[in-house]
Amino acid sequence: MEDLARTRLMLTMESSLLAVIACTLLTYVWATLIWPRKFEHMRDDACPLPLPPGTMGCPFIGESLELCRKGSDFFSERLKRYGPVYKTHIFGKPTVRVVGASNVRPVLMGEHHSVSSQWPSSVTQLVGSKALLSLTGDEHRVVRQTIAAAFTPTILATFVPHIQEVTRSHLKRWCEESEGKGQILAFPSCQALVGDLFLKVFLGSVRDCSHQQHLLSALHEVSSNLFSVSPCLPGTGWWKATKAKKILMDEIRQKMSRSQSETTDSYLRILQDLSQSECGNGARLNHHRQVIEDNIIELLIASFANTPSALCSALLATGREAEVVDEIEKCLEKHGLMETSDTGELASLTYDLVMKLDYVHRVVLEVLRVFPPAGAGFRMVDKTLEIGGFQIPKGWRVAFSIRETQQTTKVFEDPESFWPDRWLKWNPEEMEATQRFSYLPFGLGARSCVGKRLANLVQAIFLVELVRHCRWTVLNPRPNILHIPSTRPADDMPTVFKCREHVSFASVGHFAVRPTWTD
Ligand code: HEM
Repeated sequence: MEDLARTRLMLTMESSLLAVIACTLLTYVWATLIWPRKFEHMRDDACPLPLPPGTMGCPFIGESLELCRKGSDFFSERLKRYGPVYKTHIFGKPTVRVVGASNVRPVLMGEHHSVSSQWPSSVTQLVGSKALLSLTGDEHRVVRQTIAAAFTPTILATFVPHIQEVTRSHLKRWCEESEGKGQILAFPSCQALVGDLFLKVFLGSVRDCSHQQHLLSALHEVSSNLFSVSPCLPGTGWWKATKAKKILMDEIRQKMSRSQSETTDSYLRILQDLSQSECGNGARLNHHRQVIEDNIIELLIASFANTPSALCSALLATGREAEVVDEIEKCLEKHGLMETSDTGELASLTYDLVMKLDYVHRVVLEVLRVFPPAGAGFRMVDKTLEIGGFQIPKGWRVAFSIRETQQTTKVFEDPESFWPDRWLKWNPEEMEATQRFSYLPFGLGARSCVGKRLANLVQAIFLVELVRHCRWTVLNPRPNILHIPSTRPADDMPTVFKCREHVSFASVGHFAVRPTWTD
């Protein structure tokens, strides 16, 4: 009896072992032979070109885990190994990454015929189906014209006092907190400044500071969980993001239902007006209300995604380069902007004055060249593309690289140096076609950043107010830089701020909200 039981046990163990070996073998064959070949079969036979070089990783997950582990090194390693056009499999899709002006150009110019915008479903669900990021084709064109009409110089000029006031209030807090704590973390502080500012610019004034703090935390929560995976189970990133979005949406709806006078100084009101008018293409807009709601949420999220990185990089670059700060100061002196009143107050800015500060704009361009906040953009291939001697089949994803394109181009002499005066030679908008695609912090073409002018204005005013009011020391001026989801210092950049002698923040009325997520 005992022998029989032992024999049975041995047989069961043997068959389990065999099953494990068979499974391992099958997985191995699948991963090394069937999975990579599957993509060879996806080639478009009508195109004679081969697929780009590269590896597709493991079945289903592709190379996503390696990307999560290595961050931006994942891309630089592959660029070195395979050249400027290579394939990989990330986030559920075969993807080709292209680097360099001539390879990026057909992707950016292909919108509406060979490629279309492609964002993860978590993003499109959070911004809503009528937001620019979710729309394609004609509907995208019509809504984009309306949104773009809100960023004309005349409209931007009306926001200069708000941008100045909010910026000053945060610089004041940074100086006070540095004195109390010895230092502050610059990156989350830039996030709080940008969130506070854009909440004000897009939604208008808020009834009290604690409510603004509540909205800022909600905006941070949505942005941090933008790429999380549904389903909406309590506690997951997606659940937190949808709850936080509701807080922002309730605020937008309440504001939309209030009287005109309460929201005059906001993009919410401007979009409401434009969506009714001819010049904003209002007559052709369907679902006006939803267009406004979705696009205000989207503008908030898009501005919060990249602008803090641009401000923090400006702090880092100028913190390293004392001569650049001196040059900014000279430029401000030339325009009478360093003069203080008897009480230490500095003059208010106007749009026209800011536009005259050429050196400041060159610093802004150079910050975005050396530290582009967004590393790449993504598109879905609708018609097989031929790029760099390879084919990218219909149905695949194509990622155009911003960071490596800017880093590897031969257009910029001595690319490693932070040298704002290189921009004396060019205005990016007037660069020749072959050079223009070497500099794309805001993308280019039909999908380029619609908030570019506002972002540039905010960056310029930030630099002006920073240099006029503060002295600052970045404690670790060579931090490790992370690039995903946007460029930021790994240590959040501890920095000490001091108010300049004989300068006063006394008239600042706005209360600067804090980055509660660092507490
Ligand atoms: C320095 C700050 C910013 C940078 C570097 C930046 C960069 C970008 C980039 C690279 C794209 C994608 C282009 C593409 O996929 O081809 C984009 C799109 C977009 N950005 Fe920005 N952005 C910034 C600030 C802003 C601000 C302040 C706003 C809002 C006012 C904004 C609103 C948008 C929107 C709505 C889109 C989608 C456009 C479309 O699909 O038609 N961005 N941005």
